[in-house]
Amino acid sequence: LKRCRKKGEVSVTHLKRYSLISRLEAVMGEFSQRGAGLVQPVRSVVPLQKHGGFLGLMPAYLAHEDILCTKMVAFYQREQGSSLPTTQATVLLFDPVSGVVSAVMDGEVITARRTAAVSAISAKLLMPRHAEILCLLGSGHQAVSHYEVFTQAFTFKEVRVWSRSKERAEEFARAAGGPVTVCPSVKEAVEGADVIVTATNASEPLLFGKWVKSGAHVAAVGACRPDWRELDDDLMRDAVVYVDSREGAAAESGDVILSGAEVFAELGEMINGSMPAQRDKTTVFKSLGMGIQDAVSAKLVYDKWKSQQ
Ligand SMILES: NC(=O)c1ccc[n+]([C@@H]2O[C@H](COP(=O)([O-])OP(=O)(O)OC[C@H]3O[C@@H](n4cnc5c(N)ncnc54)[C@H](O)[C@@H]3O)[C@@H](O)[C@H]2O)c1
Ligand SMILES: O=C(O)[C@@H]1CCCCN1
Repeated sequence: LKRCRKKGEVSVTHLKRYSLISRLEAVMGEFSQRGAGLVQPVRSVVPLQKHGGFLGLMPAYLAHEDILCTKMVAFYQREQGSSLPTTQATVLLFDPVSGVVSAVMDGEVITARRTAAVSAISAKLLMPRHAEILCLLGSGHQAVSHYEVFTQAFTFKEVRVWSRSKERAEEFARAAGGPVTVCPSVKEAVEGADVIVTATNASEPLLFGKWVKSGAHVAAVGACRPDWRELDDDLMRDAVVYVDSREGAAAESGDVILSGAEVFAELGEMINGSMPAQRDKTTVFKSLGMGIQDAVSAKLVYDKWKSQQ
């Protein structure tokens, strides 16, 4: 077993953003073609009722690159102020010939980076052409990775953050690599924003369609259970809705299921040209996370690490 060294040490240095974004773009496009070369069942989720948590199992096999991987991820609703992490992931990479585990990797950085990179692909295709204002709702791991990836991939005139904890939002702004405006309310944070990332553990809507500028793009990464929401019905029904996986959204997205919104297309269908990017409309990319994203990310890390041994 090749054990990943200090948490995050290997992944951060090895997930160079451009190779990661291009690999993810390719695999999402391939996924939406539903060819035989890619096997990814919908995530299995084991509810841990009495602990307010879930264990997700995310296997994937990419035949062309011969990548066999599974991520195990424990995720929880935590009380405000809890010091426990809400998401803890471990990634296993296998030798597909022998079935032997090639590497056991900490999944924290892989999860943070690949999620933000996929959101950046949706923004590249769907945000207004002259987007100026980025708004982050949430100040946790996903908000940080989205800030890092989005400010590296795009140029915004203004970046705003809102968190239910003002202190955490201020801490986020202090630690960010550039100027970030801390907003006291979601309404003020999203007003006039061109790109809105919702990265919270909310289970009830916190982003309302009436506040969202026409033509804006919303990358919604939270609310990954069928009864969790971040977005209200108006936004889900008025926007053009894209998802990472139709099956995943139908099984897990409370924003899609409870609003009854129509899913217009998968991100991968836009990437491979089978569905249009309706950039001039208000758009939502509902992201739930996919094992194939972890697989290509883990393989990038492993190959880079191996080349340095
Ligand atoms: N789409 C994906 O691929 C993907 C990947 C990883 C995590 N996630 C999801 O993204 C969300 C954020 O993950 P994270 O790792 O950043 O978590 P985190 O715990 O690091 O941050 C969560 C943020 O949400 C805020 N929050 C918590 N409860 C809230 C509420 N009721 N209302 C408003 N804000 C609230 C917290 O204050 C914090 O700022 C989680 O729901 C997680 O399951 C999605
Ligand atoms: O795809 C992921 O990594 C996350 C795990 C937590 C629940 C939402 N999806």
